[in-house]
Amino acid sequence: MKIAIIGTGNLGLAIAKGLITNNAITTLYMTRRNPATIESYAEYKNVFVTSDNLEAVQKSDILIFAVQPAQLAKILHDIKDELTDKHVLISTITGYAISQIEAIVGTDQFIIRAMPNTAIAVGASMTCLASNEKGMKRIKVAEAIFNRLGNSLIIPENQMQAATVVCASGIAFWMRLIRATTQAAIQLGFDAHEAQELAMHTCNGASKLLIESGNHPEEEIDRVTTPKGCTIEGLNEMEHKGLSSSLIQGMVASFNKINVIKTDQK
Ligand SMILES: NC(=O)C1=CN([C@@H]2O[C@H](COP(=O)(O)OP(=O)(O)OC[C@H]3O[C@@H](n4cnc5c(N)ncnc54)[C@H](O)[C@@H]3O)[C@@H](O)[C@H]2O)C=CC1
Ligand SMILES: O=C(O)[C@@H]1CCC=N1
Repeated sequence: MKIAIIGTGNLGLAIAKGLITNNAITTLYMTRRNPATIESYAEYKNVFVTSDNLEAVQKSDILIFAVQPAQLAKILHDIKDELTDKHVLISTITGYAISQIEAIVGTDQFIIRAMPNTAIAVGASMTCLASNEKGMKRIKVAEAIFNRLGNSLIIPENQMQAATVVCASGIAFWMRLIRATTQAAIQLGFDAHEAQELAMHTCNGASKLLIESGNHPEEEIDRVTTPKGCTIEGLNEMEHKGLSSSLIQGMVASFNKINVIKTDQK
């Protein structure tokens, strides 16, 4: 596949790493305003680093846009005359509706919104996908790319805002939980390195248990909470201090912030 990443910042670079390490490209164009910082990627075979979005569009079929929301409109205006029927436009931009993209490039384009997360760098992104009517004909192509780099789910576009919080921001939320459990492990006597190993692999195990069993988390919790034991003591104390409630409220705050981001684009 001939892929271009338009805007290779934090997310774009994570996507590039995933594509390169999984041999998922025929050619890969990585664009950025100041490409010097990602110049080293040009050493990979068939990878090209440039600030020239037009060249990247002309030489590629799949265009993955990963610029900040306020930067997308100008880029779409700049490249729209280069778009042909070979192009599939994949936007990862938060809060940027398909209708806004269509308003610039027209409805007669394959347009897909994708919401991956930075775990795409290690082939473990949970990516949600939605498309315009024409884009339905190419959604399998997007699915194939993102399934190679983790898991994907096709959703209606009106769930994209929620998917952004749960999956994309979700990486940061889980990182903070891992950091907090690491800090607790240090306080309980492990050195920092060991503490993080214990926290990361326990988190990995919890997630793997659910993925492989299909069980509800409470079912697995019931297996750990020995009556009158230490686990239920700790869990109840966490809930008294608002663990679930603060997570839910934080995620709702993230969701609401996207409405502000959308307003800023108008
Ligand atoms: N960072 C994340 O984990 C996720 C980000 N997103 C979305 O992805 C987009 C990018 O986010 P980040 O990577 O965090 O931002 P970022 O600021 O790290 O990356 C944006 C990149 O675009 C480049 N850029 C700006 N104007 C350009 C132009 N005219 N031509 C080429 N490149 C240009 C910048 O140089 C920068 O490297 C945002 O819309 C965000 O909502 C979506 C899911 C996850
Ligand atoms: O924080 C943000 O706005 C972007 C979208 C999801 C992850 N990063």
